[in-house]
Amino acid sequence: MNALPAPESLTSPHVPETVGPVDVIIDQAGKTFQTARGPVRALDPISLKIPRGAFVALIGPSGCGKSTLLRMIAGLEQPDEGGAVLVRSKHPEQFRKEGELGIAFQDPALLPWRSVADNVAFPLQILGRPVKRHQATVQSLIELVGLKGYEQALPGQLSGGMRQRVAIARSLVTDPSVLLLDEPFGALDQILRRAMNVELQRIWAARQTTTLLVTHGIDEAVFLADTVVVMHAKPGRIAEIITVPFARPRLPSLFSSPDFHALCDRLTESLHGEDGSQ
Ligand SMILES: Nc1ncnc2c1ncn2[C@@H]1O[C@H](COP(=O)(O)OP(=O)(O)OP(=O)(O)O)[C@@H](O)[C@H]1O
Repeated sequence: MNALPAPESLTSPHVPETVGPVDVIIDQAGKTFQTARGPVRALDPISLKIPRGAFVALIGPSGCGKSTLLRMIAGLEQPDEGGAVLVRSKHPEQFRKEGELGIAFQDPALLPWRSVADNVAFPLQILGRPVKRHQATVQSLIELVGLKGYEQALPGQLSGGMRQRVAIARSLVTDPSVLLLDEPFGALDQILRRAMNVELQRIWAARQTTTLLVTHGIDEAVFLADTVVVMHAKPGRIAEIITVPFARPRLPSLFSSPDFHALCDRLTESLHGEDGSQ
């Protein structure tokens, strides 16, 4: 693995200056997939810095490259030549393999034959860490996501929302410093989704984990994030970065406030683009 410069020392004309520690640096990272039907340009080269402890939401139309970007930060895809991604000074793949990265995607992908507790503990096993020594952590995460009493249940005995919560507990079990969430609540109904938004804010506030959330929910993005990155498609690119001004902790009543709706309207406009073509 190549030696890489520390994020703070990586100076690129493309990456905006920020104050304080930085967890993720994306420097001119683009992605073109080579397919049997020819190249597919998923992402134009994009640059972004994510400060430590930030909550950033990525929104954009289907196919604008949100998941591709998240997968590059996870080290599951490599940027094209000329682009770079660094997570806490490290190559993303190295960072993930050290258990520093928590990942929860839309499909909870639980192992059906393992109990809730064993699914939550699974990343520890992958990393070769002694599960017994982390039993208290597993239990406290199960409680954190509201599944106390379901420790020995199998995934098939849980609702969709409960399975999502198991996936979130699992993403936190290694005590990651960076959390990547790709539409983790996409399959949930509105009521459960909002309850999970409040829950996620609580978890984030308690742990101060730098979090990137991909979502199609404008209200979800505004409720949870400090910064919303709006993306456009064809090719995938950053259209605008919007700061969310609401104080924390944000209460569920925020969802019905006029200021909240005004910001959601503003984001909807940004998503659709000036010419309404998105
Ligand atoms: N492994 C791959 N091989 C070829 N093309 C891919 C691959 N992964 C993604 N793409 C293409 O890259 C583009 C961006 O896909 P991506 O999944 O990142 O979008 P997205 O914004 O997350 O979409 P959605 O909101 O629908 O999940 C799409 O055109 C997709 O077809």
